[in-house]
Amino acid sequence: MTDLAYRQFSLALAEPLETSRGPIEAREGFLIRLTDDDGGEGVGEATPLPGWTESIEDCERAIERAREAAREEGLAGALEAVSDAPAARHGLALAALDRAATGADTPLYRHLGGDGVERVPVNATVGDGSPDETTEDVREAVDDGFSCCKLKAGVGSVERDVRRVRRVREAVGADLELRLDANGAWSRAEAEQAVEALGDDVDLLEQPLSSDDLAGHADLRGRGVAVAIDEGLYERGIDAVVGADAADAIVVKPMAVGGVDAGMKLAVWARECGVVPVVTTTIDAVLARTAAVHLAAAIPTEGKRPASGLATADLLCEDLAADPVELEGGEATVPQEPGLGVAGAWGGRDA
Ligand SMILES: O=C(O)CCC(=O)c1ccccc1C(=O)O
Ligand SMILES: [Mg+2]
Repeated sequence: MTDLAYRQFSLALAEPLETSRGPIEAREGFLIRLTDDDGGEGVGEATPLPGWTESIEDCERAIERAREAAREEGLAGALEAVSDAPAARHGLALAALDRAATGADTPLYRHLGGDGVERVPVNATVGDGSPDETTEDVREAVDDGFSCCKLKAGVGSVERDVRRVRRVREAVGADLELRLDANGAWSRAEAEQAVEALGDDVDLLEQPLSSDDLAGHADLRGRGVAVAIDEGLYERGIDAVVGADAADAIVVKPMAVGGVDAGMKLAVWARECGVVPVVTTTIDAVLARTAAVHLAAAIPTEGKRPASGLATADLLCEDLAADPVELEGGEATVPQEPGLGVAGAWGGRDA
């Protein structure tokens, strides 16, 4: 028999993260624990973010269904019961993977197929603030050792985003890798204006246009700025994105694709199609963040890994357990203990 237990949590952000789809102010989700008859145990996290995943209510209903199914049919039935709820599936699959990797005495990234990776490069995440605020945040990130920053964009006019980027370049120079994430806010004309003005200053543009307009994304490619698809991956699917030639890179959010196992499959498929997978969190608690670090470490690469959006711990002002991942010199350390490598989340805090 497989026993599934879960518990709700809510974590505030230190300050709201401003995006063109509105501010992200808090993250609510569920801790999930799977226990076997023989005492094997694994923990996972389901932290839905409407717009990328199901709602918190649908997530809880899916976890309830999984709990029933686990009792009757074991893990396979439980996974089936959450197949239409990506955050719930993420939490359940992570608990199962943590349990399996711990049982096999191997770290999660090795269990996923990785081999001997100790660090992965990461980007700093900077909200869409004024040019002054943006420059301040980037300067702080550079002082902390980051060599890649992703600026949220598209809250104001394109002119304002151009001013933000110019100010950042003046402050920190040409070496920093800079990405802009408009979360689909721009029209084709605005995106073209941005690419023309910023072609030399921005390395990667994430989801400039709505997911409906994959052809528009294809059109923006090859003008000196790489184009990444984020929301489009969940709203349209990998085959549509690849088929439209819409992306140099795809953003793989394990919480939005239904788990690190699903993320691994997508990443491998993207690479076979010549598209670079970039792993990011959805501003998650420590279990899902650490799982995303394991995924980034497990994805096969030739040459340099792209920076991943995993440096989001500091955006939260509280967490579920101590963070096993250290950020240093723009890299995240990959836990090498068996399983996920997060201790004390279930028995910690508000147990
Ligand atoms: O990629 C990063 O740097 C952090 C993750 C991030 O930006 C994000 C976090 C929550 C929801 C959406 C997004 C996004 O990439 O659009
Ligand atoms: Mg994005």
